[in-house]
Amino acid sequence: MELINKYFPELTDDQRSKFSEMEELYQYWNARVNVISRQDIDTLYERHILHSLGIAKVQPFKSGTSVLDVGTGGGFPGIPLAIMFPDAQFHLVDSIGKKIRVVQEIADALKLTNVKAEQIRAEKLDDSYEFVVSRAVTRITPFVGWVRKNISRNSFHELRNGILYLKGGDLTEELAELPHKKRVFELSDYFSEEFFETKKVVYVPL
Ligand SMILES: C[S@@+](CC[C@H](N)C(=O)[O-])C[C@H]1O[C@@H](n2cnc3c(N)ncnc32)[C@H](O)[C@@H]1O
Repeated sequence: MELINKYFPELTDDQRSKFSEMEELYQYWNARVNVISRQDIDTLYERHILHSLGIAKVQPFKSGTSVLDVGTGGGFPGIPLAIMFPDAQFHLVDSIGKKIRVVQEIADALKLTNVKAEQIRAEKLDDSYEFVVSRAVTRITPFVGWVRKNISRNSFHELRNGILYLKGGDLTEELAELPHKKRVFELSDYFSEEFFETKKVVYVPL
């Protein structure tokens, strides 16, 4: 939790208490349904919550923004972003029902009224969103193919509407095969912990 305070010192008491409640909730739910790797539960704040909030550093979401999180698993990056931006609306989807049930339990326990969790495959979604966020679902090129149809054009942010995908490691090959415009944000520009040395947000505008 100190890490969240370090990089986001201006949180409200309500946001702070929601972030601190996450640890117990994930310990409880992850013991029943494996939504994050068991060894990672000890590094929840760094590897899951702060990592998800890398997107908040790249593009803070304004009030009224609609955001789709595809392949949310146990709620990453969607849940931390929904706490960070209570006036934006988040649709968290995953193809696996039991993961979505955990996400819904966690969102309810945290009283996140801006979160809707749904079991559905990304390819079947037909709503529109300003931004699509994601982490660890598939290679970026097929991902863009799944969700381009779901990005609206009414841009009112600094970045044009598009995809914000959390990725790690060497992306040279993956980015070379991607036939769209893209920009890569290094999370080490925002967070100094070693974990973030290779972590990036790949932004693909509509
Ligand atoms: C490795 S997990 C990552 C979960 C989460 N984003 C995270 O970073 O902790 C990938 C998730 O994507 C989901 N997924 C894969 N393909 C999908 C699709 N086409 N539509 C919706 N969800 C999908 C899987 O069910 C799985 O929960």
